[in-house]
Amino acid sequence: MSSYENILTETRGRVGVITLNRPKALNALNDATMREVVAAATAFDADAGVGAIVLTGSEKAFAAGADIKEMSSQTYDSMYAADWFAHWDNLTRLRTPIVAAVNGYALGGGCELAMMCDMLIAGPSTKFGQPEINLGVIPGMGGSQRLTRAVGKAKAMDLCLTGRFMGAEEAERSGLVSRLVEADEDVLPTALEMAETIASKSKFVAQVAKEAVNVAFETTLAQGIQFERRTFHALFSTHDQKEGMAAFVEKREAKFEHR
Ligand SMILES: CC(C)(O)CC(=O)SCCNC(=O)CCNC(=O)[C@H](O)C(C)(C)COP(=O)(O)OP(=O)(O)OC[C@H]1O[C@@H](n2cnc3c(N)ncnc32)[C@H](O)[C@@H]1OP(=O)(O)O
Repeated sequence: MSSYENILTETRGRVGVITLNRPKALNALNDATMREVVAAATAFDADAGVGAIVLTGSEKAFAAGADIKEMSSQTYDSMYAADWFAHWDNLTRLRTPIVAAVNGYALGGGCELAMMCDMLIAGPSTKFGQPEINLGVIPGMGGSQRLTRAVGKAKAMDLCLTGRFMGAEEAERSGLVSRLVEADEDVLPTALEMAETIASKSKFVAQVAKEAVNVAFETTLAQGIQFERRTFHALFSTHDQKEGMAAFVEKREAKFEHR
């Protein structure tokens, strides 16, 4: 296990695991923490031996938001000059699928960080929210945009304008959460199992599948369908398409070589 200052990282088989580790501040996301998260995830992304990443926090908090103490003295000039939060978004440009394993508070930047991941697994104690309005600001890390795409205008308006917390069941019903597990202690094992399943596939086909789903958020339906069809055609130039289909016909397990 290698450690940074604010996170822990380890590799379990073909899964890279990043654990937020600022327990005294409920994993509040200061700039240093997010630089470490992006650096660790980028290293996993570049590692041919890693097919999926899990990002998690503690049982009490995935993350209680961006670090308010770090932000409170900022000015418009300093925020603008540093383009605050711009580099945090680099997480969304990685190609390896990322599973967020979420327990406890996922508020403000914590909710936004979970939404930068590709799938969310949550436990019954999880509380999502965009309470920035209570601090005199609005979400600044994509919350008003990604939450709206995930749960629709009605609920996003409700959460961003009242600042109320949304429980795990409501989050699952609303489409924010991929899987709601029965007990908080099942969150990480379920996320790891999901990540291991993804990592057992062809790495680049999983990456292409992620890209195709994400294209749906950026284009018209016709453009998205065209992207999907052409990408589907292109996969017939790969070893893993030949192997995957041959394995089905020969009634055996596929041995993907990620090429
Ligand atoms: C990214 C943007 C632009 O979208 C903006 C944001 O993310 S703004 C932040 C949004 N998040 C919040 O507003 C939540 C703030 N935290 C809370 O409301 C509460 O801490 C709580 C409801 C999550 C938990 O309450 P409780 O159990 O009573 O614990 P506390 O004593 O409040 O907290 C323990 C400890 O953690 C520190 N803490 C908690 N959240 C943050 C935070 N976001 N930033 C910095 N520090 C945080 C809290 O101050 C306590 O530490 P001490 O002061 O005791 O040292």
